[in-house]
Amino acid sequence: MSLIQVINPNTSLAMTETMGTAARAVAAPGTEILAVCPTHGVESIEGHFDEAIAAIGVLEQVKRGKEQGVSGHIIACFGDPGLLAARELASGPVIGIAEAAMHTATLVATRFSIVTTLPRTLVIARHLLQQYGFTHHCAALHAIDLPVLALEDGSGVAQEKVRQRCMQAKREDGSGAIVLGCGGMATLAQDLTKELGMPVIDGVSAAVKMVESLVALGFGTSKHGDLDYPREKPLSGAFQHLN
Ligand SMILES: O=C(O)C[C@H]1NC(=O)NC1=O
Repeated sequence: MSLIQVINPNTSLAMTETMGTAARAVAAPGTEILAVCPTHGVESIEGHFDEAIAAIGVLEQVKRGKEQGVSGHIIACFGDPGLLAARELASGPVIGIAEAAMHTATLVATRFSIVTTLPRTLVIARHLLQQYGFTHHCAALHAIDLPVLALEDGSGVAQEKVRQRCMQAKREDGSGAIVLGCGGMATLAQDLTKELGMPVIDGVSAAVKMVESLVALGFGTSKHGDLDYPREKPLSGAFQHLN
């Protein structure tokens, strides 16, 4: 049995549940999913400031997951906040949902589109495309221009806007796949894939299978080089609990 920690970096319990549902839907029989979120921080991540705040919560949850003996960790926010810092802290693999979705898209299509929430977060996706080496694979980026938590308001308006933008991307972008650019969209991918007749990829599900594969191959985060554990030094004040 392997235990995979799905960390929602924002503090929305409803969105954490959404991600847990998506993760459990694809988890192998021997995999248990532990969906968590920080007890303090920001309710949704919609820019650089929110990403910085959320990164601390990610590290706190990675530390707790290690203490609980999880096999691996998923950072379930499309900005992959705190990814490299989390990898220093972790023993097991740490996968961000943006990198998971982007890697998956490049395995099934030569070009992909991204559909996310607010226009102001498109630059974060662009930075990740550059960082991960996928800029030339991404044909277009779209934003539904609704806040992240609109996905949890129960109206279905955000979900329909995601569907419309995916259909537009299929018509206009020349992409072979679509990446859903928000952890809160995780449960939409399967139905959209069926309706559009093309891969619509959710990073939470993709990350679960990647962590399972790495664990099965016996790979944790490399401790040779820059992702070795942080150098020992006392953390003070509000960060003492991270020692
Ligand atoms: O950047 C975004 O729009 C999505 C990102 N924000 C968030 O709270 N969870 C996410 O996946």
